[in-house]
Amino acid sequence: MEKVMKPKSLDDLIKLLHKLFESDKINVEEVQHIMEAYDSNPQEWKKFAMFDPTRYTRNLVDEGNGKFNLILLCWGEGQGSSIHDHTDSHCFMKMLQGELKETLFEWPNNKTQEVGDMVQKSQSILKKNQCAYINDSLGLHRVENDSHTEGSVSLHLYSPPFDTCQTFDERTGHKNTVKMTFWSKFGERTQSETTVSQENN
Ligand SMILES: N[C@@H](CS(=O)O)C(=O)O
Ligand SMILES: [Fe+2]
Repeated sequence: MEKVMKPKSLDDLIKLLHKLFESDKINVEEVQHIMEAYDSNPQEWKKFAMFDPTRYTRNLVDEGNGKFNLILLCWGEGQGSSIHDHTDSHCFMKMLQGELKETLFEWPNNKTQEVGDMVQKSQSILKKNQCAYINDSLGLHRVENDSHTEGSVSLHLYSPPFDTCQTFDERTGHKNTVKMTFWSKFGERTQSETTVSQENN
């Protein structure tokens, strides 16, 4: 593989990502390395970072020429996701602030799903500037900010973009389809929709 380019800023990272995604075939490791090589600078991303006291927020940063969505997620203390899939897309997850705990699960199998808990595969702590990767063939995950003192911020790249995913009940494996919404787009708070039910996952 060629030498990894080091993005000088968040804008530079976005430019490089646009270039990489011009091609039809993306190289997962290359994208992961470029995202990892960006040194998080809060001055560059703070305008997208909006926290909500009740759940983690999804803030759209860039639409990647229709090839990907770049989304900044803000996780308050103790906030986390459900167990979910990624709708057949690539998911890159770059840490900008704090830490997140990622727990991987196997897909529930129809025969065992009535019987009990979903099977945990592994758990890891993602630290500032690391970039994790997942897709449906690697399994499902749950992401949590376990800290009692610090909010976490992560930058997610999804390709192709998607706006629904499936969530899973840890005890039964039963799934639900949920719509994912944006708390803000390009630094502006989105209009609250008529129903504020089922946001995020
Ligand atoms: N996939 C989740 C975030 S995470 O838990 O990976 C989302 O886009 O809301
Ligand atoms: Fe996820």
